[in-house]
Amino acid sequence: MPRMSKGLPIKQKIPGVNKIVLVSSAKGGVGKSTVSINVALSLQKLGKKVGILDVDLFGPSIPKLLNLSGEPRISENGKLLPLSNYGLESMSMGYLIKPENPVVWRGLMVMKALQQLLFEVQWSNLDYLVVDMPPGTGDTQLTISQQLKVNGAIIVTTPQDIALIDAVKGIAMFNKVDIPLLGLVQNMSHYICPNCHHESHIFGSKGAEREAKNHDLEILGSIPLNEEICTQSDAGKPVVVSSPDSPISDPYVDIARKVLNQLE
Ligand SMILES: Nc1ncnc2c1ncn2[C@@H]1O[C@H](COP(=O)(O)OP(=O)(O)OP(=O)(O)O)[C@@H](O)[C@H]1O
Repeated sequence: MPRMSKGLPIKQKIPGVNKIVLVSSAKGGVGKSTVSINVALSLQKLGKKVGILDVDLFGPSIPKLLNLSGEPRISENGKLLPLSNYGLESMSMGYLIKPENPVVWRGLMVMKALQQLLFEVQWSNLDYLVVDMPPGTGDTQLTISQQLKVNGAIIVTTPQDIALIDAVKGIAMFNKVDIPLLGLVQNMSHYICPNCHHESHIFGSKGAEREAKNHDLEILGSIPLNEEICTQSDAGKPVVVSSPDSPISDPYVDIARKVLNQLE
């Protein structure tokens, strides 16, 4: 546990990591993990050394998205060694527990596991660590926001009003703990018919733009609802790897470029 100053933990860096970017959503299932992995792979495509840390202790998604499993090896100095695929280093609670064993833990055990994931992983001098946050604004999010020196946070939302109301809660939390907001990503924002190429805004079109404007935030990108994004993710090969030159990867690379513009 880091030292306390005036009752608050001192914000720390993660050993072996230069910059930390959080990917967050206040509501579950909006596509946060899919955005995290594809943006991490895009940062890598743009020449950075990147890792991804999955701190969704109760529903880790990164092992499946990277088609990785098995326990991490332990280094000589007792640290967890990341598992890698597609050139990306990764660490997740999913490697430490068997998928068939649900996590039923007391609060203290959760906090201990979180400390291990945050500070006991031997990353190899990364330019960027993308942190896939759990949905919501609970204990894990608060601990991370208070203990880590975070360079910026991305909020993923869908255009439905209900997700937007939740997104506002996430914005408020990051403002409270002085984490710079890089912007909003609007996921499943529209659907392009594969036959006639007609673009429909199934869930409405103006919500995220309105919220972004109200909170003086940039919209980093709008990602369509697309079958390939879903099937490739399920197959453990995110689109930035499986279809690097297809227009379906472009929004993720654009988001990564905007992140670099803000943080470099
Ligand atoms: N743009 C998209 N088009 C189609 N399917 C998508 C898109 N983005 C995400 N999905 C699919 O939606 C489902 C949920 O995505 P994901 O797991 O990334 O969400 P999440 O917000 O991280 O969820 P959780 O809150 O459970 O962690 C997955 O099956 C994923 O493949």
